[in-house]
Amino acid sequence: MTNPKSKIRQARFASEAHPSDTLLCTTEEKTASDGQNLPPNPKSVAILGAGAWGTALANLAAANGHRVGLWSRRGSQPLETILEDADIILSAISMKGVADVVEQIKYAPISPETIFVTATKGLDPQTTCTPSQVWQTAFPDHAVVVLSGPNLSQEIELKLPAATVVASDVTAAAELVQLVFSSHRFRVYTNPDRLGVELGGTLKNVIAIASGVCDGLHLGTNAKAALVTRGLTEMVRIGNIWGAKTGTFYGLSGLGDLLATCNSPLSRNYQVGYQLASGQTLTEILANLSGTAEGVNTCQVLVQIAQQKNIVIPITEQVYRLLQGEVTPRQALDELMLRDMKPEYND
Ligand SMILES: NC(=O)C1=CN([C@@H]2O[C@H](COP(=O)(O)OP(=O)(O)OC[C@H]3O[C@@H](n4cnc5c(N)ncnc54)[C@H](OP(=O)(O)O)[C@@H]3O)[C@@H](O)[C@H]2O)C=CC1
Ligand SMILES: O=C(CO)COP(=O)(O)O
Repeated sequence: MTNPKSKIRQARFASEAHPSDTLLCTTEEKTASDGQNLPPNPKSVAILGAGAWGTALANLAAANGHRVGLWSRRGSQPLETILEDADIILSAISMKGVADVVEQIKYAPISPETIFVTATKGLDPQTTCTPSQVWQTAFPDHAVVVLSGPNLSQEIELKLPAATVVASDVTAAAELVQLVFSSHRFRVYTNPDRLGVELGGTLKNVIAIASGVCDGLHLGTNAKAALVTRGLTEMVRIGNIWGAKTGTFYGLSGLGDLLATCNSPLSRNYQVGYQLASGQTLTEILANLSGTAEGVNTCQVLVQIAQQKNIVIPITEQVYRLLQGEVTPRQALDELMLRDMKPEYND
């Protein structure tokens, strides 16, 4: 039975065009299959980056009845058109493009009320800044929210249930973003530790590469459990130096995302590790990878930071050496297993 009150107008992305060419495109009267009523105050959401994650997030907001514009540098919609009157500007640009895009919109007329949301999981190789730091530096007077969690986009596109975190020191901004994306199939939590949430999603990518190696070498469940647990210890260690809260790493954006990406062949980072273990070179793997594996660059940045700050991150270091072709997967494993004996916790 169709309840007229439960109808929403949903933006539908036409399959024949580039996804970003469908800004506020064909709308259709549709039963609220997601259980959401048309929001009393629909928001205008500009999503930058029409890759896997940007498209999935655009679909989530559109399914909740919000006005969604999806921008890609390859689409025909000018950036300024997408940004016009946006209540929320969400970036799902891969790390290598964030600085470029920020530069393009730095001087655009954007309302002081507009909230920036970043969903990128990477680190800037030049400055070692997180994406939210890059956005906040360019837009110091705006609220910046991080969206991060165990969110494999392909599962979300299949409408499987998932949860995520939106983090900001501006509580009202995080709550608004929570409202825009929440549905019965996408549960959104708020968190005040923006940096911790962002680093959880970013640092786990390196451990996901290591997990792919572990599975590719068929090392078993005990080894995988040890790797992921010690990986989390490394993430906490790096996060603490940065100023993130320890507890955040035990939440959805840390442990949660580790569990997802370290166990799923859908994860591009995991795929990189798995294929390295089966003897392919990094160049071959990246040439055939669909989408972005941020862990490759993040690993380089982390090794640089670890050297500067004298942080011990053995798993990350071995992943780095493996990516550089300095060790084989088996040698990396031996290096980790034969490290000096020590107590489990010494920091
Ligand atoms: N896919 C997933 O499951 C999830 C991904 N993420 C994170 O989201 C980010 C994007 O991932 P994903 O969507 O999968 O990656 P994709 O490779 O599918 O998409 C990356 C997007 O960034 C755009 N981009 C890259 N460089 C530039 C640039 N210089 N100027 C403008 N646009 C640029 C790409 O544009 P173009 O197509 O024109 O190259 C594309 O739209 C990553 O940081 C990832 O870690 C987070 C959670 C889940
Ligand atoms: O971050 C992700 C899921 O939360 C996506 O992981 P990959 O980038 O490894 O595919």
